[in-house]
Amino acid sequence: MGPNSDASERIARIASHLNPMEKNECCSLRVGNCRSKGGASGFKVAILGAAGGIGQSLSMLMKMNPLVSVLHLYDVVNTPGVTADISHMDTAAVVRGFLGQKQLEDALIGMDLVIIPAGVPRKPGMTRDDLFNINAGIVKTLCEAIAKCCPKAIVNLISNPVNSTVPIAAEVFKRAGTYDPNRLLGVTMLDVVRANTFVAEVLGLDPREVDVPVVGGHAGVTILPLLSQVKPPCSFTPKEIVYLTERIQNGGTEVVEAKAGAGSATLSMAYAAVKFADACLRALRGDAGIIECAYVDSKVTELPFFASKVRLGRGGVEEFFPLGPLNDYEREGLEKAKKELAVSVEKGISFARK
Ligand SMILES: NC(=O)c1ccc[n+]([C@@H]2O[C@H](COP(=O)([O-])OP(=O)(O)OC[C@H]3O[C@@H](n4cnc5c(N)ncnc54)[C@H](O)[C@@H]3O)[C@@H](O)[C@H]2O)c1
Ligand SMILES: O=C(O)C[C@H](O)C(=O)O
Repeated sequence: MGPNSDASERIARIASHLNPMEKNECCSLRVGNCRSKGGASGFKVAILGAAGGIGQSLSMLMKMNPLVSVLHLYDVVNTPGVTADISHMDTAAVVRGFLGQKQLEDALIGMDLVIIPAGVPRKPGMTRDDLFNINAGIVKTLCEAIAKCCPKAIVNLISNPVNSTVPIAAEVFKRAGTYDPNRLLGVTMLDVVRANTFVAEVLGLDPREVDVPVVGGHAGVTILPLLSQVKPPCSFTPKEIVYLTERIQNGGTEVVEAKAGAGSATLSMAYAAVKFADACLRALRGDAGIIECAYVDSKVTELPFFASKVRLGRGGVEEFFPLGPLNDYEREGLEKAKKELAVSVEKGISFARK
């Protein structure tokens, strides 16, 4: 074979993958089979729900992450277009698209990290728990496939209601015999991102300098910002504490109402999800001292799942930090949060055990 036939083979191979829908392949876009662009030493990441409001921005931002070598985009609709679009970005990660249930397992085999933003979002007037009936089943199905195809992957679960979907995922993994509590993380990073932003506004600081621990869960009163532990150390008036706590707890609803029926937070969520996923990948790489808040299987309180600061490492969660000293306002908030969380956790567990 001369150089010309090598070149035409290469061109034919690439061209044959440009429009798989026309060729009735409608599925596994083989764009990823073209030459690796240099990210061979990174991690393999799958996004389930990649064509959605969060999924698209998240996919784009993960394609920009130098720690990612392979990016699998899975959804039940529209992945061919999203994949073709994102695959033109001149960053190292190789992108492959997967469409529909039949391709779910192919999307998951060999993944190091699976991020799940699949499911329906809220409309005005709904609570996150109102999404349970649809999203519980979606999360269950996706986690069954994860247990089968990449049981050692770190899972970042975004789909609401997170307070219940994480317990569902845990039950699915337990039933499959693959449960590693340290590798299942409910993403509450958006609460921290919001808290940092709103606190920085009040203090007149750059939000990047602010660190607010947010514990509990991811819905209403279960979102508990610990304003007494803000870094840099600072103090608030009682009025500021009530304003900030309520704004952080209602941040999601603020966006849902502003979008007026067109969904919930997608852009800030994609930002938060990437911030969290990047922390998980740096921890997987072996970087030290990575501490984030996440909703996890936990012994920090008497509840089986709770969001708090955790240290991430190669095995996922490697250390749980205690809540630290709370003031009266926070102690009262914690009791309210635990009461509601207990119900949401139980709801998830009993759904999965049915
Ligand atoms: N954890 C958080 O902080 C947080 C923040 C924002 C939104 N959310 C939640 O994330 C979820 C997604 O929000 P969105 O705005 O991206 O919604 P969206 O409707 O824009 O996108 C959801 C995507 O999931 C896909 N999907 C549905 N069923 C699927 C299945 N079985 N397998 C794979 N994909 C499937 C849809 O096709 C769609 O593309 C919602 O449940 C929302 O409440 C969580
Ligand atoms: O509020 C929602 O329904 C979406 C998400 O949980 C959020 O906090 O923005």
